[in-house]
Amino acid sequence: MRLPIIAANWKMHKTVKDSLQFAEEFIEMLGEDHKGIEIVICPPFTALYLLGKRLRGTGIEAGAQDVFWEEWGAYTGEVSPGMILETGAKYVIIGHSERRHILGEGDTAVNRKVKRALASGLVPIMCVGETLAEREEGRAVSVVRRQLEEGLKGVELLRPHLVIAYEPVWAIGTGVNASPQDAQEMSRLIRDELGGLFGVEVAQEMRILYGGSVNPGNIGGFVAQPDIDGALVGGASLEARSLADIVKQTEESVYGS
Ligand SMILES: O=C(CO)COP(=O)(O)O
Repeated sequence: MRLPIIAANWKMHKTVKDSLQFAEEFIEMLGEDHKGIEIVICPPFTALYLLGKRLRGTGIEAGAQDVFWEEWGAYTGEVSPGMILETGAKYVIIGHSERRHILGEGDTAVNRKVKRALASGLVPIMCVGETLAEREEGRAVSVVRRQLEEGLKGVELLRPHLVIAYEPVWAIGTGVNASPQDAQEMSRLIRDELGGLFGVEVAQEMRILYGGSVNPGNIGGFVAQPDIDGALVGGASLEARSLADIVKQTEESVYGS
């Protein structure tokens, strides 16, 4: 069975102080009993080191929101895989739609980042997803397929050390989530595609997350789907209570209450 993941993407929210305060509240609310769910918190880079340090030993992982594809050099503003690993972070989000659409990151950059992250021992959470226009033009499937094929070109994977997040752009931060059925349909297609790239056995073990207006009220419907193994949560991960409730609802939906 695939271990579900609830990953918090804080985007450009929370100072170091806010992040540490969140950690105190969240750890207390969660208690010891969350062994059946992997929890990952991805704060801004400035908070990654101290938050990662605070989370050590709690079973909660830290992750970065982006990474560069070189280890050292004249790349002003960029952060390398080794620098991220040094903070104790295990995961890195790559190719989030905000980076693709606001910062112009393309499939080639995503591919370089995924390869370098994997080679360094970070676990990429690679994001894919169509815009509203692409969906309305009936191109959702072909767009997601292209993002997977281009983003994973030349990637060799013998073990399932890669997570895919399906985040339809129209569902991000809008309060309009995809239906669990539609998200399942796309996740199934993603798993089939991964099977073609890495073999069915590896694809069966890979985690596929849904992202886009996830909250404590709708998470249960997503993780009940056979090919959805958790969520990448934006807005609803900013309050400790709300993230703890999402974890609890995931446990109940996956393991029964
Ligand atoms: O982009 C997202 C997570 O990466 C989703 O954001 P929201 O949960 O705020 O819609």
